[in-house]
Amino acid sequence: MPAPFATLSDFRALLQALPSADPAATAAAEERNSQLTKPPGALGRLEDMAIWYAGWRGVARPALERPQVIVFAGNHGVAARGVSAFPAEVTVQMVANFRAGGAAINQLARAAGATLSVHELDLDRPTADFTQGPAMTEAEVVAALSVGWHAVDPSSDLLVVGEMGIGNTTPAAAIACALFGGQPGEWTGRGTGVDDRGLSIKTQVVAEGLAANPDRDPLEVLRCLGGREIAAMAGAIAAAHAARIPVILDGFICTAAAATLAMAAEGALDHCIAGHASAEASHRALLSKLGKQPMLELGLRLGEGSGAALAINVLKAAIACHSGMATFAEAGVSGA
Ligand SMILES: O=C(O)c1ccc[n+]([C@@H]2O[C@H](COP(=O)([O-])O)[C@@H](O)[C@H]2O)c1
Ligand SMILES: Cc1cc2nc[nH]c2cc1C
Repeated sequence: MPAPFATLSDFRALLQALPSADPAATAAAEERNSQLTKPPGALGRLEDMAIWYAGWRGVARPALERPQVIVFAGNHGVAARGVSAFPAEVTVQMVANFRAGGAAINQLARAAGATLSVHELDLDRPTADFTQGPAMTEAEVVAALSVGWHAVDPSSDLLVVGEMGIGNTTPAAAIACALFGGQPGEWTGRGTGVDDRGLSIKTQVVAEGLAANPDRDPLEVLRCLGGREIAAMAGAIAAAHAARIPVILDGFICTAAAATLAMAAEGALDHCIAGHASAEASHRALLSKLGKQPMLELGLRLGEGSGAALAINVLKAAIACHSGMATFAEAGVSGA
C-alpha cells in the first residue's frame, strides 16, 4: 500500500487532519479513576497516564498487550566532520548487533514484552553534509517518512520509536536550534562522549548548518537539517497518531524528530508521552518546549528507543492499576 503522501506538502496536510483522543472514553476513564480504592490522586502521574491512554484507545478500561518498538538506522554526512566519539561504521555494525539480539534494546524490548523491528535506511548512502546545503532532497525525506509510516503495525497498542545513527545528535541539535531559537551551543551536547575539542567542532558544525539552511518551516528543517532515521521516526509517530496508537518518546534525537511535527501542526504530539530525560544536555529543555514531562530520569544516553522501552513497564503498571483495581463500592471500602 502506498503512503498517503507523495510530497512534503501532502504530509503537511495530513498532519493538519490527525484525530484527537476520544472525549467520551477520556471522561469515562476519569470517572472510573475517581472511584478506585485509593485516595484521590494517590497514584500521582500514573493516573494521568492511564486516562490519557484510555482516551487514545477509545475505551474506559483499556489493556496494553501489544507494544511495538521500532529502531531506525541512518548515516549522516556531517559524521565526517568529527562530531562523534565513534566512527560512522558503528551504525551498520550495531544494526547487525540488533539483528543478532545483542544490543541493549533487544533486552529492554523483551523485558517490556514488546516486539522489536529494525529498519536501516540507505546506510551506504549517508545524507549530504548539511553545512554545504540541505541534508536531503524532497524525494529523500518523503521516502524516509514513508519507511517510518509503513513500519507501524496497526494492530499494536503502543509504539516506541528509537534510532541508531553515528553523528545524529548533531542534526538533532541543529533541528532544536532551528525550531526553538537560541544559540547553537545551548542545544549541542556530548552525544556518545566527545571531548571539549569535539564539542567545539560540533557546535561550529551546527552553526554552519543553520547558516547554510535558512528556511525555518518545520518540515523544511526536517529535510535540510535532519537525517533519514530522524524523518522515519517522524513518519512513524504520525502514522501512530492516525491509527490512535499512543507513543512513548525516547531521547534527544527522537524528541527532535517529534518536535518537527509539533511545530508543523498543533496537537501533532497529543498522543505522545516522554519516556525519559536523557543525559544529553539539552533534552530536558527540548521536552519542556514541547510541554512534556519525562516519566523517568536514569542518566541514559543510548538512543535505540532504550529509555522509552523501559518506560513501557511503567505505563503497563499504570494501566494495570486503572483497569484492574476495585472501586470503593465493589470492595466495600468506605469513602472519605
Ligand atoms: O537518545 C539520546 O538522548 C542519545 C544521546 C546521545 C547519544 N545517543 C546515541 O548515540 C548516537 C549519536 O551520538 P553521536 O555522538 O554520534 O552524535 C546515536 O546512535 C544515538 O542513538 C542517543
Ligand atoms: C556502541 C554504540 C551503540 C549505540 N546505540 C545507539 N547509539 C550507539 C552508539 C554507539 C557507539
